[in-house]
Amino acid sequence: MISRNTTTLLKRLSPTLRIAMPNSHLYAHHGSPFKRTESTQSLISLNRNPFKITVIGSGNWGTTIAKVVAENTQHFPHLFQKDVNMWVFQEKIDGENLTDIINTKHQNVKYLPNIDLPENLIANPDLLDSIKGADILVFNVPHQFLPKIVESLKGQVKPWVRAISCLKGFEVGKKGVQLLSSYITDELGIQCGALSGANLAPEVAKEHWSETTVAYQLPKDYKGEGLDVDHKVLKALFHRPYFHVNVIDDVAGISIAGALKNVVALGCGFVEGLGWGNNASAAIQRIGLGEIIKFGQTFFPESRVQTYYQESAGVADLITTCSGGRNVKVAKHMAKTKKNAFEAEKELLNGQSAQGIITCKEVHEWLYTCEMTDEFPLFEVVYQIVYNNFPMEGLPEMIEELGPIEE
Ligand SMILES: NC(=O)c1ccc[n+]([C@@H]2O[C@H](COP(=O)([O-])OP(=O)(O)OC[C@H]3O[C@@H](n4cnc5c(N)ncnc54)[C@H](O)[C@@H]3O)[C@@H](O)[C@H]2O)c1
Ligand SMILES: O=P(O)(O)OC[C@H](O)CO
Repeated sequence: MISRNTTTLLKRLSPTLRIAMPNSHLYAHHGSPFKRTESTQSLISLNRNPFKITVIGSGNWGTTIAKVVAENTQHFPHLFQKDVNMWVFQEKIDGENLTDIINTKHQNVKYLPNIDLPENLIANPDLLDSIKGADILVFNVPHQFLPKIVESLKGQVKPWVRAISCLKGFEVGKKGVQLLSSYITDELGIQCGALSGANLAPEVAKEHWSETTVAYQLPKDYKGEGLDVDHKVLKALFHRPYFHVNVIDDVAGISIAGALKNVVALGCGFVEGLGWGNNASAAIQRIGLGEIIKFGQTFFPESRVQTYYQESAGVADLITTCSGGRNVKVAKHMAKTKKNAFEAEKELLNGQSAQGIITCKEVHEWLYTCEMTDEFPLFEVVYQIVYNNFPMEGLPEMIEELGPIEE
């Protein structure tokens, strides 16, 4: 039996689906067949000037998210100022500034080639100039570069500015292991949420459907609906017909999942590169998921276990990363060529970053400090392979030896 609602939906969608399904970008702008919830965007009315957005970062994901945001600022002029600044770490491409290429050709030819960017996305090489007047900062750089960026921004950001971190990683330092959103909050004194999900940038950039999770907690100085950033505003900012956003509160859960899946992906790449096949990869993902949840429960008890399986950030991100992400590619290359992680990253990624390489070290250092490396055998063996030439073939024994995950 098909309900009346389903029949109506099928009637409405069938012409679109028949014509457009093989090439999703064709229907992406004509209403979404994948809508989960009613749109709330048009219901929001602001009692203030539209929000001004700056994206800090212009790599593979940085540029993709900037594209998403710039499309939405065009779409919701009552909510957002149309022009979106994107801070670019300047470099020359065949003698020309990357920013000039982006602003004239409207493509990021190095980090997101062959993808047209909206003309209201403005590349800016000057970090402080790029954030002038911004109400919302979207951080999106490989996380090893964040401390320097944050250092340059210190004292330059007004306390009412809000931020979202799209980074996947941790900050390990004097304060122990920190979420990057908390690090941004602590260093800059601004409220910061996170965006994380099963999101391989090249697929999102081509407007192939995917889901993501945004997590944000209202700050103590929240000014109220229509005056400040909240879940509805964030949904309007990031949701696209091809990029479905669910907004929740669990910043820790989505951030932990996003950071640690990169370490698990290296493990998958090793066993795949050794030619061990799908069963071995599935085993790594199973063990990895257990360690991710245990890490969250141990060090960030405020994170919710449900987030890992209910949200795109979690199991779904683990699956997509372990299927086609950069970390898995780098690790496979290491297994096949016997190159080290940094050589493999350089050879394969043309300036992009496989964040698992740094994250596994940070996680090891933290677990070592806590005398808990044995309790996270997969994370530990990945670290030992990357940094101490531990033989990949010994991975199953090492996991076994260090012991099963406690309940
Ligand atoms: N690419 C993806 O598919 C994807 C998807 C989801 C999340 N992420 C996460 O998003 C974050 C950003 O990743 P990305 O893919 O945009 O970056 P990337 O891996 O493409 O890295 C390249 C970027 O790093 C910049 N860079 C190089 N040296 C720098 C320096 N010294 N200082 C500042 N910037 C410098 C380059 O200019 C370029 O913008 C990472 O945490 C990543 O894990 C990536
Ligand atoms: O290509 P990776 O391995 O950095 O993964 C990209 C995204 O995080 C997948 O969601």
